[in-house]
Amino acid sequence: MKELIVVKVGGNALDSLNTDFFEQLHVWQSEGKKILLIHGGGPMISKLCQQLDIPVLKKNGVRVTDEKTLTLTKLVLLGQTQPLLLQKLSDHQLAVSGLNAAMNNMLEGTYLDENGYGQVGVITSVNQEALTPILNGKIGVLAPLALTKDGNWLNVNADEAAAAVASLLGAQALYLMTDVAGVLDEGKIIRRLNRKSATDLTAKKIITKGMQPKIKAAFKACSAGVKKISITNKLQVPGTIITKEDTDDDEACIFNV
Ligand SMILES: Nc1ncnc2c1ncn2[C@@H]1O[C@H](COP(=O)(O)OP(=O)(O)O)[C@@H](O)[C@H]1O
Ligand SMILES: CC(=O)N[C@@H](CCC(=O)OP(=O)(O)O)C(=O)O
Repeated sequence: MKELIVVKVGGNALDSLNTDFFEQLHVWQSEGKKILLIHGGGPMISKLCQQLDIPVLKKNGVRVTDEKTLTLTKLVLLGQTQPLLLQKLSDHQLAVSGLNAAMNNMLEGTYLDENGYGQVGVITSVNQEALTPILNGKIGVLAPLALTKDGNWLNVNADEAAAAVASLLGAQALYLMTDVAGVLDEGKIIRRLNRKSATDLTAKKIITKGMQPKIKAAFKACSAGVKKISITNKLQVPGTIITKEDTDDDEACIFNV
C-alpha cells in the first residue's frame, strides 16, 4: 500500500503518549500518508492475569498463552487498551477506526508453535481490500490478534504483528514505539548493528525481554522490504533505525542513525 506508515504503540508507551505523538500523526495526514496503528497491552494483560492468579509466563518476550490467558488477552486488548488509544486519538481531533481480526477476516494467522507457546500466532494475511478504504481518511487502530482459517483466535506479539502487517502491506516505514529511546547498551543508543551483533548482544543478555521480539520483528520487516524501521520513544526522534543497504543480502540489514 503506497504511502503507508505502520506504528506499533506498546502497552508501556500507551500511558505516556504526549502531544508530539499526535502532532506527528496530523503532519503525516496532511502529507497524504495512510496511518495504521497496532497497539500492545502486554503490561495490562500481565496485571489482570496476576490479579486473577493466572500464571504469567513469557519465553523470549512472547507470552505463553493457554485458553484462560487468551480470554483475558482479548478482554484487555479489545476492552481496555484499544478503546484507550481510540479515545486519546479522538481527543486530539484525529478520525479513527478501531479494528480487529474478526472484521472481514482482517488478520489471518497460523500457530507459532502450539506445544511451546499455546494459542500464539504469526500473521499470514491481511485483508487489504477491506482495509484500504478505511485508511483513506481514518487512522486504523488494530489489535494484535489473528484468526486461523478454522476461526480460532490467536494471541500475536504486537511487535511481530506490526512487522508482519507492515511487510504484507508494503509499508514505507515501521515505527516500534516503546518506553526507551532505542536499543541501549550501557545506557547509550546503539548506532549500528548487524544481525550477527544483534545475536551476540542477545547472547550477552544486553538485549533481553521485550526488546527481543522487537529486534526479531525489525529484521523480519527489513528483509521483507520495509525501507525504514525505527525503535524509539518519540516519532520525531530516530532512536535506533534499521534500514537495508542497496543489496539483496539479508545481512545488509543494519542499524544506522
Ligand atoms: N538492550 C536493550 N535496550 C533497551 N531496552 C531493552 C534492552 N533489553 C531489554 N530491554 C527492555 O525492553 C523494554 C521494551 O519492551 P517492552 O517492555 O515489551 O515494551 P513495549 O510494551 O513498548 O513493547 C524496555 O523497557 C527494556 O526494559
Ligand atoms: C503472544 C504475545 O506475546 N502477545 C502479546 C500481545 C500484546 C503485546 O505484545 O503488547 P506489548 O507490545 O505492550 O508488549 C501479549 O500477550 O502480551
